[in-house]
Amino acid sequence: MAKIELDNVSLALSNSLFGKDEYILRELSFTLNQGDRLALIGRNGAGKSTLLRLLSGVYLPTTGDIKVDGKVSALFNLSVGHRRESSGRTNMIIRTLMQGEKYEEVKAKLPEMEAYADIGRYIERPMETYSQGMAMRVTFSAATAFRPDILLMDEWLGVGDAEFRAKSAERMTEMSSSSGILVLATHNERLSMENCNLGLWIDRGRMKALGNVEEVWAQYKASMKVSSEVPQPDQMLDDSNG
Ligand SMILES: Nc1ncnc2c1ncn2[C@@H]1O[C@H](COP(=O)(O)OP(=O)(O)OP(=O)(O)O)[C@@H](O)[C@H]1O
Repeated sequence: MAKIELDNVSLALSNSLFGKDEYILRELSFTLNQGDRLALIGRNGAGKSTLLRLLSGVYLPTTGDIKVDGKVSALFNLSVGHRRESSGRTNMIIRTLMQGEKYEEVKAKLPEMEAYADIGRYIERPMETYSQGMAMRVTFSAATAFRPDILLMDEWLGVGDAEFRAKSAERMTEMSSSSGILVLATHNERLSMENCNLGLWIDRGRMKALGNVEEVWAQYKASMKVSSEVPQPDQMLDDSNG
């Protein structure tokens, strides 16, 4: 059974501009159980992607405890780890092994992954000879070939040309509904309502609200309305002039 538990987790990263550590996430505590589908909501720079990276194991918490039970698939930064000089096929094998799949299972799945990418004999050529779309087909096929217990996504993925986009959209929907836990960082309200039941609003690295996805969106949007109603400097000048 998939489970994610965060107990008072904070994360500091070094800020190269000022040469010191800065807290990006602060005092996060929540639990996600099998069946939970969480949308991460918040302004640019709030900490959504950083939280996804923490959940995927890229970062360790500076303080607090994090427990992630289940096989995790992170569908972001898909091109990281490419070996450009190696073939598409070799890259498919490397990616799936890095995701923690067993070699025998990867080998058995390879024909299906290649058929899905559908780039013909290019699959045997080095990835540095691929167009961007071809590279995405290969990476997407490998990244979504196995079903994880926990699926982490930074915005919904739409990749490739019109034909592949339709095919990949279908797979994304199937993947998100079959995974035990989904965590999706998104600015798209409709998409998060369609795919998630819970919402977590993050504001400057802190939890602002956690609960029903519709309610959390409503709270977040109301806060934006309030901040846009604060008088702007030129308005204040006009008022004081009279
Ligand atoms: N590797 C890093 N080192 C230092 N600071 C970082 C690093 N990655 C992100 N940050 C900072 O952390 C903060 C949160 O960034 P993050 O990418 O998590 O925000 P976000 O909520 O995903 O934003 P967006 O909606 O724009 O994608 C930002 O201020 C960013 O500059």
